[in-house]
Parts: sequence; structure tokens; C-alpha cells
Amino acid sequence: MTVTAYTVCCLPGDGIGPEIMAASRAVLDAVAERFGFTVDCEGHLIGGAAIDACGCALPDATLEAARAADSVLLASVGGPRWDTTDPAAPRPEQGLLAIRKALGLYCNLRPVHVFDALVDASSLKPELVRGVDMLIVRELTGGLYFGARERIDDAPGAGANGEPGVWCSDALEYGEGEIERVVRYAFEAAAGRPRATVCSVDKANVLGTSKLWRDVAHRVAAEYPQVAFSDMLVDNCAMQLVARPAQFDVVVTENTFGDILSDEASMVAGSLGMLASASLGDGTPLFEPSHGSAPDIAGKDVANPLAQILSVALMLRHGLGQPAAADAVEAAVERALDDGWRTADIADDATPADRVLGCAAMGERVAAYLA
Ligand SMILES: NC(=O)C1=CN([C@@H]2O[C@H](COP(=O)(O)OP(=O)(O)OC[C@H]3O[C@@H](n4cnc5c(N)ncnc54)[C@H](O)[C@@H]3O)[C@@H](O)[C@H]2O)C=CC1
Ligand SMILES: CC(C)CC(=O)C(=O)O
Ligand SMILES: [Mg+2]
Repeated sequence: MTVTAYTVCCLPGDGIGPEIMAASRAVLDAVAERFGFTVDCEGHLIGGAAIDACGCALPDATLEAARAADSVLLASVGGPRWDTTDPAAPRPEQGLLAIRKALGLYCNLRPVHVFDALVDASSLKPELVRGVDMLIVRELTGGLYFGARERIDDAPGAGANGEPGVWCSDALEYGEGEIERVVRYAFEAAAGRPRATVCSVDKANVLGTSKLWRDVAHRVAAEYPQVAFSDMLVDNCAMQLVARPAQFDVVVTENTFGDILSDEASMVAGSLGMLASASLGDGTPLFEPSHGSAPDIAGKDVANPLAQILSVALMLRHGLGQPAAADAVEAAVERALDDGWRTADIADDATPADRVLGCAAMGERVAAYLA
């Protein structure tokens, strides 16, 4: 019998990254054993760890390994050790942006699923969050994070009193093709969902790029008459997400808006530590939690690994072609939560102390449900 063998390029990165990566590896090993395939996880450097080792946030060896792998599993990058406002200094986040760009990963899926057991963990009222099942589709390789940057240190009139001073600019740029491909992905995703609804979020009352975004979204929408479609301005969306989150099915938006709105939406699901993501496009797909390296809790074994574990589920479904294994991981997470197991971020006063697990123990607990 031939055993299917996959290669996954693992990038633990910084802060809580190595802890949540280890927890998710336990789950990946367990699910691979149960479903009869093997996964060769190759560890590589990215972010601050890579800056320390070789002076740049995305070494060539990492990118080559990512290109050669079946999927990339990334944890998180960044931390105070590398925080600097010196525009010439390397930053860990450059590694993340560079790998997304180099692999052509223009479409970032961020599912916001409220597990029944976590309805009370949300900062919103239970009746508002129960049953929320939203998919945020974020454009990932364009817009403000990739536009031209400029800095002039003695620009005329830029000082507080009209004297020369420092002036900076970050360009927000989009071509219609960049918009169309991600909006199309959102419509394809919506067409396969029960509510078949897309909300396109922009700032078309002000920004030129958003006016283009809206035109393109309407053009694509016309090709999908079976999908209900609406537009929403981003400031209103930020409010609606906490007022009536259940109204949303698929939300599609540009890079910066999606970054911010998805962190906000994570609290509907109980914690930033619950939000997984899949970055898809032209090259090797990449899977990572939506959160950062959480320096405030790094090294304490208290981080929630479920966003990373749910990213493994997305990898099994969208990267490795193992949908049954993906379902099994999600079911194992659900069982762990239903049985009352919590990490500190999703525990409350009613959680018995012996049900609050550390990061590694939560990984082992989910893995045990897969045995
Ligand atoms: N994809 C990535 O690697 C990202 C990296 N960053 C970087 O991470 C560093 C820290 O950024 P922050 O703004 O603090 O954002 P963050 O997402 O790391 O943390 C925000 C808050 O959420 C908590 N949190 C995050 N993940 C958690 C988890 N799994 N379990 C429990 N609590 C969790 C943190 O403890 C913190 O209080 C910065 O250097 C930033 O640039 C930020 C966002 C994404
Ligand atoms: C470097 C940032 C753009 C990372 C981030 O906040 C994200 O992708 O959510
Ligand atoms: Mg973010």
C-alpha cells in the first residue's frame, strides 16, 4: 500500500510562535496517524528569529523551502526586541509580507466561527454571537502594506510651525485585476455556503481605490445572481460587527480593512486566539493564525493554540487535500471545548481551575480526541 507523504514548511517565528507551533504539531501528528498519511515538517526561520540568525526577516533558504513544500504552516512574527521606527532597520513583519507576496497569496480567508461552548466567552451578549459563522476574505498582497513609501527628512513646511520637517507617505494602490481575483474568490466561496451572501466593504465615499473596488465588486456580483450582494462602508462595518454580527456571511475587503476588521471580529468568537487563517493564491498555500506573537504572554505556556490548530485544519482542507482529516481536527477542537477545556483567554469565573490548560496541554488534549 502506498502511503501519501506531504512536506510542510513550518515557520514558528517569534514570541508565542514556537509554543503554538509545537501544540499544533501534536495535533497534526495525531490526525496524520489516524488518517494514514505522513507529514514531514521542515522547520525554517522567519521574522525576528531570522533577523537574529542571518540579518534578514525572510532568508532565501526559507523561501526556497516554502516553494518546494506542499503547504506552509506559519505561527507568528515580531516582538519588542525588534521594534524600531528606524525605516532602514529590518523588521520581522517584513518577512511575513515578503513571503505572502513572493508566493502570490492574494486571498486570505479568516473564518469567524462561534463554537456553542464559547458563546459566553465573547465580550458581546450571548444572544448576539450565538450561531455566528462568517468568512472574512481579505485581499493580502496589495493596498497600503505594499504601496510605495516615501520619507523626506527636511520637507518644506512639514514642521509643526511651518518650518522644514519630516514628511512621510504610504501609497494605497490597487489595480482592477488585483481586486477582481479576490472578490471572485469571495463569490465562489459564498455560492457554496447556505446563506450565499457577500458583503463588500470599502470606503467608496472617499477613496479612489474604494470606488474602483466597488465598481469591480458590482461587476463580479452580476455574474453571480444566486449570491445576495451588498456594499457597506468600512466605518459602518466596524460598528455592525459588534452590533449585529450574525447578519454577515462572506465579507470581502481590502488588505488593511480586513486586517483590522478581522481582529475586531475575533472577539465575537471569544478571543483572538480562536481565529485561524488560510492564505491562498498562485503559489504554495500558507496557513497561520490571525493573531501576532503576543509578546505579553510569550514563554509562559498560557497562549491559546486553537487558532494555530484550526489553521492546521484549514491546511488539511485547502493545502493537502485531506478534507475528512480537516473535519476531524475541527470536531476534536469542538469536543475539547464542549467538555469544558479552556485556555486562560477563553476561561471565565465559572471555569473550574482544573479545566484551564496551558498551551501544550491544550494541544495534547485536542490530539487525544483524535486518537
Ligand atoms: N501574523 C503575525 O505574525 C502578526 C504579527 N504581529 C506582531 O506581533 C507583535 C505583537 O503585536 P500585538 O499588537 O500585541 O498583537 P497580538 O495579536 O500579538 O496580541 C494582541 C493581544 O491578543 C493576545 N493574544 C494574541 N494571540 C493570542 C493567543 N493565541 N492566545 C491568547 N492571547 C493571545 C495577546 O496576548 C495580546 O494581549 C508585534 O510585533 C506585531 O507586529 C501582529 C499581528 C500579526
Ligand atoms: C504584518 C501585519 C500585516 C500582520 C497582520 O497583522 C496580519 O496579517 O493580520
Ligand atoms: Mg493583523
